[in-house]
Amino acid sequence: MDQQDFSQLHWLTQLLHGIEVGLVVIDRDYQVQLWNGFMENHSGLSSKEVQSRSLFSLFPDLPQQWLISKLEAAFLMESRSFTVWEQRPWVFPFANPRPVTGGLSMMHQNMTIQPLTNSQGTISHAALLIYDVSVQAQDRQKLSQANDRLEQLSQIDALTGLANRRQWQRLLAQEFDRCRRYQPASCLVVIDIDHFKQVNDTLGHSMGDQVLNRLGELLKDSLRKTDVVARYGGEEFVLLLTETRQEASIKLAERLRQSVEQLVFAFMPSLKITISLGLCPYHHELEGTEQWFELADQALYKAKRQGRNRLVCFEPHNG
Ligand SMILES: Nc1nc2c(ncn2[C@@H]2O[C@H](COP(=O)(O)OP(=O)(O)OP(=O)(O)O)[C@@H](O)[C@H]2O)c(=O)[nH]1
Repeated sequence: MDQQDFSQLHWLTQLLHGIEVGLVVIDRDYQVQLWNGFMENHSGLSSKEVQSRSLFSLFPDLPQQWLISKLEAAFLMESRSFTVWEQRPWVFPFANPRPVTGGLSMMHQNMTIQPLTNSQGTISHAALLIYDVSVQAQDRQKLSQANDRLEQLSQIDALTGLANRRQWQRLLAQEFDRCRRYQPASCLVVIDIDHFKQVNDTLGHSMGDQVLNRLGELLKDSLRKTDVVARYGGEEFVLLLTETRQEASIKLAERLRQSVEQLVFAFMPSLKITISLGLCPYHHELEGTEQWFELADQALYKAKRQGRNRLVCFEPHNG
């Protein structure tokens, strides 16, 4: 080796020790032969300490079976392989060097396995290249959290925090399919505040909003977790009472009507409101969710015509 070659080798060694990528060379027994500065810094183990020791005895937390199968495949196929953090967040259990700004406590890693040949041309070692991708992982996590939040918001009515009409339609379709298949008893109830226009006209729109909000709370608190309550729009609310037969649903709806009648609004104790309700149980003649809703809505309008503050139940067989 001449002086020029020697200098180049010296520089290369320095570069490999200084790069911001982990570099580990192991032999066929998984014993460490090279351990660069990145690995020293993040593991706390010096190159001397790990020299000729098995990776798996140094790091009992390594995913041994998985890593061995990757290494053996690379040895056998004589080709590079690549794994990304989405498959397995990290290989080496290193702390994230930027936990405060990054948010992730562990360093997320991509890894390349590169088989290495000896001077006779046979594969005798493998290099593991470890890339710190915590920043990308964190960005992805934030984006996915923001998407989840948006998805949640797109299903919620901003004023009452109840499911909105879009979400209602999705849940109603689900329940309809379930009823069709398993024939359980479920009832759909449409609720409308009586003379709500007067509330708005006399007290103002923002008081009207508070009334809607309070009614939403009352409905939510009065039902089971498995039931669905949604704001259908304006001053109209809808309920889906799952696994509840007609008689029990009528009792529940009637109780709701009475609770609303007795509802006291902290911001205006003299204010009284009432609701009208239309109820339609699931039955097999129903063609789809639109008809189910339509029949409950027709019952609601009957309740309005009959003088409001009452419940009318649609009877499937005698209209
Ligand atoms: N404050 C408030 N009012 C709303 C909202 N959405 C709809 N409304 C009002 O609800 C009222 C509904 O009035 P109408 O459809 O005439 O019905 P009503 O006065 O309740 O009379 P009946 O239903 O026949 O008993 C209208 O004044 C709408 O402006 C809302 O988000 N906030």
